[in-house]
Amino acid sequence: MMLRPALSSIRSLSSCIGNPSFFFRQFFDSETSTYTYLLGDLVSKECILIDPVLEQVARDAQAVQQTGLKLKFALNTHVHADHITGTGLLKKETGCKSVISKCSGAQADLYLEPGDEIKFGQFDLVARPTPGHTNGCMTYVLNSQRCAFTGDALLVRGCGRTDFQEGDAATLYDSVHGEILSLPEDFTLFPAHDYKGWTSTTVREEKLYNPRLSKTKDQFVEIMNNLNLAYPKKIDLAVPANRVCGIQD
Ligand SMILES: N[C@@H](CCC(=O)N[C@@H](CSS)C(=O)NCC(=O)O)C(=O)O
Ligand SMILES: [Fe+2]
Repeated sequence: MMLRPALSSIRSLSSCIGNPSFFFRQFFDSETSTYTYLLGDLVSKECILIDPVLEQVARDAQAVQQTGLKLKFALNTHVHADHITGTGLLKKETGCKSVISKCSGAQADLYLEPGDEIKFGQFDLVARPTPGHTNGCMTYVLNSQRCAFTGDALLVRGCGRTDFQEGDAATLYDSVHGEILSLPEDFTLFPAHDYKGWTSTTVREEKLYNPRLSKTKDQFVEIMNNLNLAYPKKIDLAVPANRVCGIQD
């Protein structure tokens, strides 16, 4: 039987991440197996969303409102191929600003370059470029809470495919080893998707157990070139829409 987190499995790591001012929720969209993350500062009330899904904007906006937070930024880790981002609609509904890497070529209010910081209250995410799944993939590192949001560059016991958009397996291997698995081993890693029931992992676990990335670069390229995955169902709709930050009207 395929294990999937239920829609109701909204996770709070506030207690184990330590700082009582840090608000954290992980949401799951069961149709596309996409994780969206809400991160907030309970003192300043500023919050951000990472990888919102269009069909879940009402859920995300309600969570922001219920917690008394104010949405500052809606970020994407990359131009998604499997779903339309919620950033366009969230901008309209909440007045937040959309954010994506400059290198993605997509439209947004703010463009990130390597090393740029996204601040919400006392917290800041650092953007690390992790191309290979797409050219514009960014991993967002929250050093104070010892965690990172890896988009599709690194999935739990897997990684993003490299057979469309600007995919390149050798580039992805270098990105993940250079920018993610080089983080301290206890860092928690949160992916943009999961298809097997995982919710998060750690640098240490992926170095030990990732069946693709624990191999040599040549072995990794061979594995990635033979995945033979089905094309994402919504790709022809999603990629053009996400290049303009989702739905605008
Ligand atoms: N069946 C889904 C698409 C599944 C898929 O291709 N996922 C991507 C991430 S979304 S771009 C991926 O990289 N998967 C890696 C893997 O090993 O599964 C659909 O039709 O949308
Ligand atoms: Fe993707």
